[in-house]
Amino acid sequence: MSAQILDGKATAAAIKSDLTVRVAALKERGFTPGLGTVLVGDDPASHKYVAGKHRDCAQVGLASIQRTLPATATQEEVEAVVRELNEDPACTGYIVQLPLPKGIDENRILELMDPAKDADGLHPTNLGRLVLNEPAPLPCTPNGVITLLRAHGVEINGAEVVVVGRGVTIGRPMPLILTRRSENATVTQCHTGTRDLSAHLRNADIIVAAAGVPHLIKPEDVKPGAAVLDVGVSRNGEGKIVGDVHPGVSEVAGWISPNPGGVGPMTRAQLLVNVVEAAERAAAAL
Ligand SMILES: Nc1nc(=O)c2c([nH]1)NC[C@@H]1CN(c3ccc(C(=O)N[C@@H](CCC(=O)O)C(=O)O)cc3)C=[N+]21
Repeated sequence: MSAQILDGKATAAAIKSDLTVRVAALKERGFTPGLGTVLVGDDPASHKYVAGKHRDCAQVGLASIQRTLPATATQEEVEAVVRELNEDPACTGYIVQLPLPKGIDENRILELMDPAKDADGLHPTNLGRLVLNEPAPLPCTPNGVITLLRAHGVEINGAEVVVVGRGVTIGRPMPLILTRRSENATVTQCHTGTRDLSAHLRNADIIVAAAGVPHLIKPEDVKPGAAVLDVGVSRNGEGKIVGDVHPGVSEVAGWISPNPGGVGPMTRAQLLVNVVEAAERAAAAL
């Protein structure tokens, strides 16, 4: 028996078609939301991701604002672009594509963003609001994981979830979302310092693999029927994506997110959701 697919592509398409209607309604009221991106340097993967985000914008009717800086840009130059987008009324929300080149202080850049325009949900104020159970834009990848599970009817309430990884974009915020009363999961967070990862994995109803270690999650470590989300993006010699989940896992798991085609498209869809929601809040305040 092969695992059922957590189809991120299809789920993201459904979210985008809902957003298209909401964006049209905003435009009718004279309000065109816009997503900004700040891209520094020439990492090919980052360029590809950012291009994808602008394609998504065009699809749902959002305006897009692109700011590209060379790898040699200084801290001051990046900060100037952030200040400009904070002030720009056409920019409803924006992201600073991570990672930034060495020598740029990433946290200082994030802190400088207007939290009301934080489309990634990674501003310290918004992460703080998440801790405090206050409404805030949610980090896109963890929120995409939740939406993907819900769209396929995977039970989160009461589930034992193992999150592997402790990065800022997924590993750290994911347990905060999973343990809200609305999700009500029990979470174990594992990382490179975990003594016996297999022991934790074998107990999990849901595994969120976000370590960035190719094929870290092996079939023998997965409980039969578990839902396994592959968030890892490593590249092999040919530039092809290699996930954190070993292909053999699909023979054991009940649900698996393909990679590509799983969590990646959901991340992009949630980014659009954050922008449209920010625009709806701004329009309601008019
Ligand atoms: N400020 C910031 N926000 C981010 O959200 C952010 C970031 N920085 N830095 C890099 C990571 C990575 N990330 C991806 C998003 C979508 C896909 C995606 O759609 N992937 C496609 C395949 C794309 C391909 O083939 O390369 C898929 O999984 O089907 C992948 C990766 C967002 N990130």
